[in-house]
Amino acid sequence: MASLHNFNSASTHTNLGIKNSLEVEPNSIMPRHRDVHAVTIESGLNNDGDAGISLTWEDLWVTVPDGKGSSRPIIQGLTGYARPGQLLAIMGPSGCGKSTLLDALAGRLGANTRQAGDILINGHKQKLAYGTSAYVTQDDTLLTTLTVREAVYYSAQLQLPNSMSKSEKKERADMTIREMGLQDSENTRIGGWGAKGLSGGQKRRVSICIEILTRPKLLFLDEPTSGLDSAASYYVMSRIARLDQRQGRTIIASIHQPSSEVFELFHNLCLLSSGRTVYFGPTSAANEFFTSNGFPCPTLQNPSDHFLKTINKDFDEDIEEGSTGKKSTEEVISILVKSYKSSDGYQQVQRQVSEICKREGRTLEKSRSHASFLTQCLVLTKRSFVNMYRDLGYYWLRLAIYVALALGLGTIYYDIGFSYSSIQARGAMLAFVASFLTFMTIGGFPSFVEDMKVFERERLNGHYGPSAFVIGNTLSSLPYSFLISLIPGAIAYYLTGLQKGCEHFIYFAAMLFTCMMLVESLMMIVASIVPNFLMGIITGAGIQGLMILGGGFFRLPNDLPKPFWRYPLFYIAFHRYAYQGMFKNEYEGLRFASNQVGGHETINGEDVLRNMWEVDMDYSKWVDLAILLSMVVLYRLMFLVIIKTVENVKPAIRALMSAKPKQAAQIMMNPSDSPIHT
Ligand SMILES: Nc1ncnc2c1ncn2[C@@H]1O[C@H](COP(=O)(O)OP(=O)(O)OP(=O)(O)O)[C@@H](O)[C@H]1O
Repeated sequence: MASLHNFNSASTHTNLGIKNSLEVEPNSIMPRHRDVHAVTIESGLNNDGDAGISLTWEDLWVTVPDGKGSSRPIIQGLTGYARPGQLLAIMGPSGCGKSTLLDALAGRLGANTRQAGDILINGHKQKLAYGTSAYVTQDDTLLTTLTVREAVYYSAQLQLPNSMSKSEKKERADMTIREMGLQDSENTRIGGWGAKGLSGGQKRRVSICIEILTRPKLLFLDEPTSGLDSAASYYVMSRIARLDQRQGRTIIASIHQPSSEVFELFHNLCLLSSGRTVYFGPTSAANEFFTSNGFPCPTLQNPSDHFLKTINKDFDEDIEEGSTGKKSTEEVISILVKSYKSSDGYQQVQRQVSEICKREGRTLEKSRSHASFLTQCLVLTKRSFVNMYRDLGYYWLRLAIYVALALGLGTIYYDIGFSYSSIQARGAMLAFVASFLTFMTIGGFPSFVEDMKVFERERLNGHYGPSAFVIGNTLSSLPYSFLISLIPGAIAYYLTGLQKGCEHFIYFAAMLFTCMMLVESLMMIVASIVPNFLMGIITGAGIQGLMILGGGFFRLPNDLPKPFWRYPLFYIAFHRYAYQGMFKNEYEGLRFASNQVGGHETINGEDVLRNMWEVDMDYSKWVDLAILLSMVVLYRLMFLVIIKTVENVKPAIRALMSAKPKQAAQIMMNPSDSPIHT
């Protein structure tokens, strides 16, 4: 019955444009799918030239270090293909290597992994990361402050070409939102930490929406239906399946628990266990494969459930095999893996792979995104501005704390006057502003890290480049930094009674503003190097701590130890220029009472600067400000360079490391020796 059911589903695929004539040979462990290749070309979806992307992988291995000096294989010699107009399902128990296979195919393996074997796009070796394909990963990295509609709209404007009008882009976004069944929640904020918004399944659908907006030629989906109920899973998958049928897209999706309806949407199935292929071929023939090996799907059971139950050894239970008794799951897997390797189906897959490679076609274009750079900068600025406005932790909380600190400073140094003791007090007050108030800019780092995660996802999927991100982030942050330096700055400045005159206050606020921008730029660099926000905050705080110490206030410039502190730190630390600029702004032109008892002498502000604070008086305070502004530009350029270097160096390192692991051949001879099995 079960096999009949599946042969019927083969005919469903025929209706979709893929004739899949299958016949079971008496002695074959697998049904033979005759001339699938020829027929799919007939279907018109697979002109490897213009129509789409064929992806093949041959003898693909992925290993990771096992911490004992050798490596552990996660993917073991997989061979397979994905063709235009077809939906390939990767299935298997949790931890069997589905995500790793998708990552390998999409060129996104982690830094500690090694890859061996060929992955070809239309017969060409080609790097896939950065804009050549779309990948919906398992975790939904979204801007939590945006509504569904906003998230999809902004994404449409970023990705869709300028040749499309604004209304066409909106229409595409609306249509995609409806396709994913999100129309009722389109005005709900996505939500995240601290603010509940969408459910997990709805977030999943937003992630899919964003990636299918441009109808990419090659789409990877890692568990697109996780968090969805069975009806929603079916609708989501059928909409995705429609993409591949209509437009000859190549779609590869890992999936956990497809209902029988969802399962039938897939054309091919890659069933994995511990990184090995248990079955690769038409979904419609999988049941027959299990039956012919003595593991028939019980009547009324969903075939995909049966497959997964049969090969899941995490909760090892003996499995009933036909009439011959019980076998351990490990034995069952071994039988299936061997049976697949010696089957006609495996030969067919190999033939298909070499056919596709021989035919060759176009390579994948580097970037699918055609919105102009200017449009991207404008959209990113707007999106980032809205995000900063709605995220309390980005600037608003900081503004409140700054106001409190400014009131603190204003009351502690209230009406500072021009006495001898005010010389020291002024210096301390200004140093506090230039070091601690700017240091606190670090408070926005967690929010920036969230932005970075979204940027990384969008960058990998080719929505826009790092330059547009830096420009968008810089422009959107300007008004907030301006506000934060102006309001608390004014409170502290006027309560303390620092030097009168508009120019002096403007310089003070401009210095505070520039230092904040500088710390933000520094933290951008930290974020591009350090993997998580806790480590980032510690690193950023450490760097700033050193700069404050070496800035020439806590230890005067001439007293700084020469190695490291004076050369080079004193010249690199932005605090030096901040202290000196602020001091010049305040002391120049003022006179202070002398400490001589009964004397009427006064001390000149310039003398205080020269002799007390050891300030370099050879250049004006505006030069200090200009140096800091150039540092802001330099730091942001450094961030760009780091991002671009990492993008270029990573694939080179990966290629270097992609030598076939030594133990691969040995494990291939005897899979049970694989550490995965121990
Ligand atoms: N970079 C890595 N370093 C070390 N181990 C890794 C790495 N990537 C994957 N693994 C291991 O490889 C195995 C397969 O992981 P993978 O995420 O591919 O499984 P999966 O089939 O997608 O699982 P799930 O369905 O639960 O998401 C796991 O045991 C995982 O711990």
